Amino acid sequence: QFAKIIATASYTPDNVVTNDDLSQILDTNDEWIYSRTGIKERHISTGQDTSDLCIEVAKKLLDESGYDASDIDFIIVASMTPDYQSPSTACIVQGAIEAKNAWAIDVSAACSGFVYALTVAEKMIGGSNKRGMVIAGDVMSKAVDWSDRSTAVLFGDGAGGVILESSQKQHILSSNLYAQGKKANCLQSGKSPVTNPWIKSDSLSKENSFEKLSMNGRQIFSFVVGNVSKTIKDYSEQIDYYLLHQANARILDQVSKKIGQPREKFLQNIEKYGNTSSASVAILLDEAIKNEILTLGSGQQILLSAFGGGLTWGNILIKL
Ligand SMILES: O=C(O)C1CCN(c2ccc(-c3cc(CO)ccc3Cl)cn2)CC1
Repeated sequence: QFAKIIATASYTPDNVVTNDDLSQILDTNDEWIYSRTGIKERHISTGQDTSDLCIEVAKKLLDESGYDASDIDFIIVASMTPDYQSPSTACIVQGAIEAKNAWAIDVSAACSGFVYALTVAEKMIGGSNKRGMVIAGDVMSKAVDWSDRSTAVLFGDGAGGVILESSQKQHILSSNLYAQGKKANCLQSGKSPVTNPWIKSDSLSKENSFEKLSMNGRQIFSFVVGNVSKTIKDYSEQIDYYLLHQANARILDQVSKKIGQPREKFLQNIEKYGNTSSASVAILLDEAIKNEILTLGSGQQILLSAFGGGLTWGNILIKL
């Protein structure tokens, strides 16, 4: 049983924050941010949580596909900023759109979330699972430390997703997922403290604080250029477009050079959204479809490649 993408959608909060806006609240400036990351602006929630962004995407997917919520057999949400540890954000979405026949689960793979979730979803298609929603969403603005200029300027809020449907023809030609847990401390966010009556807590304030995002950018950067390039090089002769996680424009420069592929094959929208973590590849895919660079059913071959906290990374080769 194969699977194919039959609809794509994305959603970002209306509130746009430019680099100049950030220079009003942080010791930073447009020149530094743009030259080092390629980011010009990002969308920042004014109160919407991750489930709200994902619900907007889910509603768009139903509109675009013409399916009713009751036609959806499962919902997988990828996020590193879920509304709760429980219930899953996928369950909140399931309830909101009344997808009464869908089971629901969250996937936690940081910026690799959409690629991980799409791979899991493809394996679930078959039998009674004919149609699934795969939505990646992150409200990174609630995770970042807004006093840390080295990370606060990098991230944005957003969500994107697809409907995956069982198909007689093969469209997802290969997918590979990877992890390197030894480098778990390169990107951390949201540690929940262990507290109970049997633990004598010395500093109460530390105990209950929700750990804000911390990132060892240099380590991740070199990890990505090395490992990601190595794992996508083998596909190169058959790819029309590369859709890489939008973490940093310099990454696209370096990976394209390392694998000897034209830079213009590497789609980019980081200038508008910043790093939306799990959502970035999903938003990039939807925008490429909506502006007709990519067309469902065209036979175009694309490589989705995402990398980030975990450390995790993953690649999916898709024939549209
Ligand atoms: O040039 C500078 O000083 C700084 C150097 C550090 N930078 C970084 C470093 C790492 C990332 C990053 C993050 C993730 C997580 O989504 C995944 C993959 C990457 Cl490569 C993004 N930016 C910004 C410019």
